[in-house]
Amino acid sequence: MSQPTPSSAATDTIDAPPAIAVEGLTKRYGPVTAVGGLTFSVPSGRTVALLGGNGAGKTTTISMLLGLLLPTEGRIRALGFDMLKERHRALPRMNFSSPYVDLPHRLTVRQNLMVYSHLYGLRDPKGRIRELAEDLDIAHLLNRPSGKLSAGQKTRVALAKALLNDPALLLLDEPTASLDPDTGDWIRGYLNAYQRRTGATLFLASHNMQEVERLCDDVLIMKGGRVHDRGAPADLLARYGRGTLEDVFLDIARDRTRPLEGEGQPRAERPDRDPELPGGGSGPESLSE
Ligand SMILES: Nc1ncnc2c1ncn2[C@@H]1O[C@H](COP(=O)(O)OP(=O)(O)OP(=O)(O)O)[C@@H](O)[C@H]1O
Repeated sequence: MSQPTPSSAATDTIDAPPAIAVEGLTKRYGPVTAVGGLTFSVPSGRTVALLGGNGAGKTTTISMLLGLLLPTEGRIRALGFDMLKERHRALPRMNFSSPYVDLPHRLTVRQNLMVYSHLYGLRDPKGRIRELAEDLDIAHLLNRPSGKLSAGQKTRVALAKALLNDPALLLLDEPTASLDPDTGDWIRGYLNAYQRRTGATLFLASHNMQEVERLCDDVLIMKGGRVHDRGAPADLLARYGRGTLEDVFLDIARDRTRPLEGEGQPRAERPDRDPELPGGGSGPESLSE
């Protein structure tokens, strides 16, 4: 497997609109509020994680960002385009990978990648597939039916599919789920190099805290369908007085209100730190443009 070569050519994102801008995003299923009034933005060229326990609303949020689910309320702009009115302008420059979404089982890996190449209107589908197959070490899988792959192989094929169109905005759901530690580490390196080479924005839902610490500039933590906290990994560690993001995550998941260093007051009791209030979070600037 070969890593993409870093280049500074595509990293000038200063004038670009936010890659994602979400305002009051809500999804209700009858009495269940899966996502309740999310507001955040992700500057272009950043790698941002969406964390949260099971049922926090991550998949629902990503599905709405992709236009697969219609929000009950709220607005989404992706790459500067309104996802309700101008989805067709954003989607060709976006892509998505999830180990939980299967490609059609009977088609071979090559056939599946060809179908997606045509959907994205690639000029040289065979060349692009060859390149990605070599990069992601899936050349030996190209003629196999997609339904007969191991979980780790499916994850690599899904990533190849997600990179076919060189997306400017790549949404990833658990990008290294089911991968052995060596391959998982390699994929993280690959994604990092891809981001630096192309200046793309990566937005990933993950339960792997080490992955998030290694890859992400910013972290958005969801709980109960809302943004509970946000900030750069180092800022979150400092704020919660913890050594790992996993411990921060557990504090939030288990409603532990740790005293802030030198302030002697539990975080949850400090009204000036309420992340739900506009400008009240301790690090929303890091996610806003
Ligand atoms: N189609 C649906 N109908 C009713 N409730 C739903 C539906 N889809 C999701 N939900 C509910 O919305 C909430 C958020 O679900 P979601 O799948 O977005 O969570 P998640 O953060 O991705 O969880 P996980 O980490 O377990 O994948 C959950 O309570 C879930 O049961």
